[in-house]
Amino acid sequence: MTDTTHYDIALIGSGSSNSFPGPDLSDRSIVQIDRGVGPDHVFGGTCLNLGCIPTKMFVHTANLAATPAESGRFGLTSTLQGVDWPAIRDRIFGRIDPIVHGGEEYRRDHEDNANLTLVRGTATFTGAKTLRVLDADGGERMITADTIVLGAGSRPVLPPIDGLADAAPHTSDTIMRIDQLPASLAILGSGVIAVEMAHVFASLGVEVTLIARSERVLRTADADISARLTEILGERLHLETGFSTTSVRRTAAGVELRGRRDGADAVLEAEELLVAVGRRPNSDLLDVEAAGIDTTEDGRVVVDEYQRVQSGGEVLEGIWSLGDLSSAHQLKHVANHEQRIVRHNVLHPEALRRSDTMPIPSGVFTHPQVAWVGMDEAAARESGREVKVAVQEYASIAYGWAMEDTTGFAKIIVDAETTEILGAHIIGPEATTLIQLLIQAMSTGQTARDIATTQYWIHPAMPELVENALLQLLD
Ligand SMILES: Cc1cc2nc3c(=O)[nH]c(=O)nc-3n(C[C@H](O)[C@H](O)[C@H](O)COP(=O)(O)OP(=O)(O)OC[C@H]3O[C@@H](n4cnc5c(N)ncnc54)[C@H](O)[C@@H]3O)c2cc1C
Ligand SMILES: NC(=O)c1ccc[n+]([C@@H]2O[C@H](COP(=O)([O-])OP(=O)(O)OC[C@H]3O[C@@H](n4cnc5c(N)ncnc54)[C@H](O)[C@@H]3O)[C@@H](O)[C@H]2O)c1
Repeated sequence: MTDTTHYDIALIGSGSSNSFPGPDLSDRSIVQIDRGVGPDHVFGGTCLNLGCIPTKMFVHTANLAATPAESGRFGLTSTLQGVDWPAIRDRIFGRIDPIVHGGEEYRRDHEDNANLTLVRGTATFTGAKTLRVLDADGGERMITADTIVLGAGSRPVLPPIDGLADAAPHTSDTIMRIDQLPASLAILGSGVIAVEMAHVFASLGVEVTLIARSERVLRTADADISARLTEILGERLHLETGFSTTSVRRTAAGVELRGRRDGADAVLEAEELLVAVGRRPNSDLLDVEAAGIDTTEDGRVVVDEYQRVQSGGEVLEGIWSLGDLSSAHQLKHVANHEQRIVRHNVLHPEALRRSDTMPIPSGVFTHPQVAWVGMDEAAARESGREVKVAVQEYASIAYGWAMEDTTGFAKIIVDAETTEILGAHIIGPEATTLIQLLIQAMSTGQTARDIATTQYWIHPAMPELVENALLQLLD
């Protein structure tokens, strides 16, 4: 019979939940169970190894690579003379991998973690407070705990397309570590990962074909922003809209995708294929059903506003969840915030905090960048409130002239009477930074009236884009 060990706290995952242990929990026994992410099952979670951090390091490199092609309009002649893919890749992972190894060693060996046992393996529930852990060598142990914190994240999905799995496509788990750049890359999907990766690989000289089922890319964004990005990417890449893929196969030359477009059969070919059609929560790996944990149709663990896991619509005492496993927003800043909320609530059950008190922003690091917070225009109009909408082009602010920008804009939506900011959407240079002004205003309850004229806005800096949009709303 397998021995059972009891702990005060069982912590699942080493992504966002890795910030959970700390000095104020040093009197509790903690077991941290982690199966690892990606093909090598590495410690440290998605963001650090396979997500936000490496992608943005590639995006910055891609931005530099794309600059010479854009310099002609400034009267400059420059060309991109070479792309050393192994050097780019190794610089990025040469920074990340040692941090990952150091992080794992710290948890395993450092005296700060004397009360913590790190177990590398996959945990599955066998009851509400009981976990079976299988390690990579087939070893098994049973663990019980008074408190269980679930941070098991999500993983890429392969849609059920004939031949797709056998064609061994890349996902975001593998594409960043390839040995050499392919001459051409087809990207199935047109959401966040697809448009970011399309920018990276196109900038590095790969012929990119982006395959969208609908007529627009990044459809979670405001319709005007998504339409503008579709237009821009359409000029930069092979953009296949309205293409529904029916089968995929490996050929001597690479990969062939067959599908339907405008009611007719169509074929697309590329040397490599990246699939980016969404990520599913890892609730199945945890077998949360065995604990009676409620899940949504798409596999998310159901939590209440305090991040308490639900069973039959009621709180399942002592079980908490955070991040991609339970959030409708698969974003690192959301996972981090929820981790802080869970931590506080475990430490202070008498003074629970809610996790749902702030608007959730998104930033997409394609080219041009896209960012938004709050309602899009359609949702704001459907909400029944009387709204006012301002659109400000970068081309009409001084710094926009300096950048010769002709495509970017900000759209801000307010309540017509109070000027409460209901939503803000930006496409253009530094959109992910500029949106922060509006995130702050919305989160602290400042209206357009409160911020438009009650502070200096540095001239001629980029935030004048936001200032001028706000001023339109005061008329
Ligand atoms: C390519 C890409 C780019 C991204 N870029 C951004 C970005 O720019 N900005 C942003 O906000 N977000 C971005 N994200 C999303 C972000 O990475 C995730 O929202 C975030 O990492 C989720 O954190 P988490 O802690 O919930 O999950 P993870 O970090 O995935 O952690 C889950 C952990 O659980 C472990 N685990 C899973 N199942 C089990 C089990 N049964 N037993 C034991 N351990 C288990 C895993 O090994 C892992 O350690 C990106 C994602 C991807 C894929
Ligand atoms: N900058 C960021 O914050 C960032 C960057 C990357 C990833 N992420 C997170 O990771 C999550 C996953 O990213 P993602 O891009 O995989 O998902 P996504 O939800 O952003 O986009 C998935 C896309 O795939 C399409 N799709 C679904 N099934 C398809 C099929 N069978 N054929 C063709 N297209 C299909 C959808 O219509 C959608 O356009 C995102 O939701 C996001 O939260 C965030």
